Amino acid sequence: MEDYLALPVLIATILLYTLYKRLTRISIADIPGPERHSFWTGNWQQLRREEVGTMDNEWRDAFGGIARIWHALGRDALWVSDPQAINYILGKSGYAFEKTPERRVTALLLGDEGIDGADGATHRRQRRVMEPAFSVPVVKAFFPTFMQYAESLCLQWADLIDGSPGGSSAVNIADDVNCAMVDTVCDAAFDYHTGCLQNAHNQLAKSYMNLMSAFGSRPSSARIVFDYFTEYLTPRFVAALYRNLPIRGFAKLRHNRAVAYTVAGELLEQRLMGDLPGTAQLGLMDVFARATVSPDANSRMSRSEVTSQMRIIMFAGSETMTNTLTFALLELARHPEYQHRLRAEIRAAEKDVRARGAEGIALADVEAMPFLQAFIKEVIRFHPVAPYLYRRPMENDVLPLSTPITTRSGKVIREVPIPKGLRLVLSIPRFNSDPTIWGEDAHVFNPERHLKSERNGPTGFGLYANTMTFGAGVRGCIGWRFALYELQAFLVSLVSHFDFSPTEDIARLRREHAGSMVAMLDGETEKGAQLPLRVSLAARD
Ligand code: HEM
Repeated sequence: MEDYLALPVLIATILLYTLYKRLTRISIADIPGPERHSFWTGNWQQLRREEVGTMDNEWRDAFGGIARIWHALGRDALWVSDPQAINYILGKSGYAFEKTPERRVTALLLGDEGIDGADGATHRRQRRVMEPAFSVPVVKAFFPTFMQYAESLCLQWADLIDGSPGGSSAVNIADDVNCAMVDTVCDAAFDYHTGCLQNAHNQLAKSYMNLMSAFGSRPSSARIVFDYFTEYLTPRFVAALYRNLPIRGFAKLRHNRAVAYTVAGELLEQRLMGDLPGTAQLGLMDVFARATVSPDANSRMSRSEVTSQMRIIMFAGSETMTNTLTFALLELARHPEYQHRLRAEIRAAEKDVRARGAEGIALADVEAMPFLQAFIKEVIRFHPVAPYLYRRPMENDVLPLSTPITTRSGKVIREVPIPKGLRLVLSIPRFNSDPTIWGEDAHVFNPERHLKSERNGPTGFGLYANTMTFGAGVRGCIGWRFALYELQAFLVSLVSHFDFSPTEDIARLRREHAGSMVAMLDGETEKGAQLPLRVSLAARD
């Protein structure tokens, strides 16, 4: 071929190939969905700015369990709440659906080489190494530590109340709960004492306070548009760029990264200097230390992988727990009837503990409290603090639906073909309140539903209580049991000591989507998490 023809032929080939891909690409244009809100930010801004659940309810009522929505710059995406479809994506497809590039940026920002951002074989290896440290016996053994920090929080609030008129005090419980959760995860997982509750100004603890609200809340339109290009610029490049931006939220993230790696590195070195134990019931630091020196490539982790895991666990174990416990206390304040019932159950257990001469409430006691268990299940269902999970199929795929939908062209379909790379937004609040699973009162907070023996609909979804709050499948939450035991300990201690009631400000409470779901006050979202409750001493027998 003549040289001068080479360029036009190349361009024509690229154009033809692009046209071919476009024409043969599976289209979701026939799936009903909302109008595009703006060309620049699609429906993304709505989803991020409205209170969690608002758009989900609107779209579910208008379009059913799936809807075609718009990402930035005219790119389409699928919003999914249909139970079978979500179960297929998270629970049944192994690694066939990867995290979206934008979601991977968040994972890199919070944990570099850690498990949250790892994929495929790397994820499988990391998960295999870490899983033994989250097994039932290991996590059960943390219960006394959970109780100890719950009691520290109680002492803190008892001091506050002691000095206040009328025997009660309005407390922004979100801040203190955040401190307690950082303290607890650092001690239980890494034997590291931050002393946050005692106001020790520990740099590590301070760096985790309100971290997600600082950089994940209310992204600007420019950021949503910029996120669009992550796919082309690569998540690593975008994460590095964000990390260095002179913006308050990202500066906090940078500080957190520096402090967390310093502490994690020191803890790992200390652990490596001691004797490494055998294989019986290893704690997380033992597992990590052994992994760095393992001769077997399948069970080895580099030091930077290990310190990344430590950082992501400190984050995941404090951010999600802070928000979940905060919403649990909100529901107790809103429903005095549930609070009294829970306290009555706790008093009965305390009486039993005294009668048998035991030192305090043990795990077996809390496991035998039916209303406590039902209340926790309802909090987990009603307040999924990781409200949206973002995925995309690595190949063309077909989503099964529990409930058929009617397409724009009038066809009734039970399966939705989706193209490789399509962005999927999985709506956990809407999954958790699907009437086909939970009945017509799914939108009401009601722990009683978990005490009934009969079920409204299909069961067996997710890791816990038929919900998707902890995700499912190969990437489901590794810390879900840790979370539940910790919640049990804190709820029992706090409700035993205190009575919670709403303050006037609760009328302004919003469930804000800051990456995780955070309690904030309307008009004061720049202050981060807030839950002002009135706290007084609970009556004793
Ligand atoms: C109520 C509390 C919690 C909730 C609702 C929660 C929720 C979740 C969800 C939904 C995922 C999957 C994210 C995705 O697929 O995109 C996840 C992953 C993870 N969670 Fe949790 N979590 C909680 C507590 C914890 C705790 C206490 C820890 C550790 C101590 C923890 C550590 C992790 C880690 C390391 C991952 C990544 C797992 C992987 O990619 O294989 N979480 N969590």
